[in-house]
Amino acid sequence: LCISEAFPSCRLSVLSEQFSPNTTGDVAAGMLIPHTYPGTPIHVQKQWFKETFTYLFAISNSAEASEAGIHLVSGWQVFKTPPKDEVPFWSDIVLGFRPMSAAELQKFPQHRSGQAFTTLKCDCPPYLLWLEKRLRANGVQVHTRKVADLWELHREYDVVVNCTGIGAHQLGGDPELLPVRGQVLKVHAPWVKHFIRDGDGSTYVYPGIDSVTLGGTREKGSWSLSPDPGTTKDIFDRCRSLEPSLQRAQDVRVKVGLRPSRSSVRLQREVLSRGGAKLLVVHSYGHGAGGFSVHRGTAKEATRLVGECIAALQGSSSRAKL
Ligand SMILES: Cc1cc2nc3c(=O)[nH]c(=O)nc-3n(C[C@H](O)[C@H](O)[C@H](O)COP(=O)(O)OP(=O)(O)OC[C@H]3O[C@@H](n4cnc5c(N)ncnc54)[C@H](O)[C@@H]3O)c2cc1C
Ligand SMILES: O=C([O-])CC(=O)C(=O)O
Repeated sequence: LCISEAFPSCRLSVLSEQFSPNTTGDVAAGMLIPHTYPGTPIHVQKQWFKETFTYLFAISNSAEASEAGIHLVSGWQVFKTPPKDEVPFWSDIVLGFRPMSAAELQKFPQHRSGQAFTTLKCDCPPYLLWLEKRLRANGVQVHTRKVADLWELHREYDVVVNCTGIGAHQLGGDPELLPVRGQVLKVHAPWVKHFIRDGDGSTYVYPGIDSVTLGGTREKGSWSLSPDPGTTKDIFDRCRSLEPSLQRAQDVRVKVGLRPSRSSVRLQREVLSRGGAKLLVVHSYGHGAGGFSVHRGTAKEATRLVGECIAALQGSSSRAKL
């Protein structure tokens, strides 16, 4: 979408093996709470988060908010052991960040400290559908297609943006990219209005517009997309210990997704060449556990790299297919 906005005269197509509701993004809670990428400078991560927050805050404050599934949500991140970084790098981007009061902490007898703040949440299937609708409105072609090798696209396109999530493991042969399996439950509990996240990242309760996401698990290296019934019970028990009223939750649906994990998001240009022919590629994958939190910021960087590719093509003698 960002590319179609920046380069309206380019012919753009989205090729994807799966669309909503069958992507990793559809499993996610879609909370804007950044995860740290150890291989990326903090000021860059902060910029990505800030751009994303600003973009979604404007949507949440418009008539589009309910169709786009974007809303503000307030709550708490609680700690059994106080974190090293009491004031995280994103504290001045979310709204009203402050230490929890003693009265608030009474709700969490097993926790010693906490942070209260208001952030944004993307309700994932509606948000992905809203983005797709805007893509189509910008004249972008959308096709269901599995790409076996990026090179197969070289006759049809000048520039390929590889944003295939965990699919990039096979497509780009990137050994640094690993799945981190996550199982969550989506339940009906409309009385839950505040988010709760255990600061160690193990357990969370994230209320959305139509359902509450309960999590979670982080299983490094697991490729299994099958729900595990023992894990479902464990997640439910852990979430109930944070929010006892979940005992009455109904309509439990189990979802599993593979976080595309890497030490840093791969945002990089690459030129593939075979027998004198060339294909310009922009990689944008490896968003791990925090893809929603930084998606607009990393999309803007990918768009800048596409702009460099277009400039290179315009400077070369090859006949562009733009
Ligand atoms: C349980 C769980 C909870 C999460 N919660 C949050 C959260 O609260 N906040 C947050 O910020 N992030 C969260 N995330 C992380 C977030 O979901 C990911 O970072 C994000 O979905 C990555 O987006 P993506 O578009 O790169 O990959 P995906 O969502 O996996 O999309 C990749 C697309 O590429 C397509 N594709 C792949 N290979 C090919 C191929 N060879 N040919 C054609 N198409 C292909 C796929 O079909 C898919 O459509 C969570 C993830 C999980 C699993
Ligand atoms: O950790 C969280 O708060 C939710 C999340 O992003 C994940 O499970 O990947």
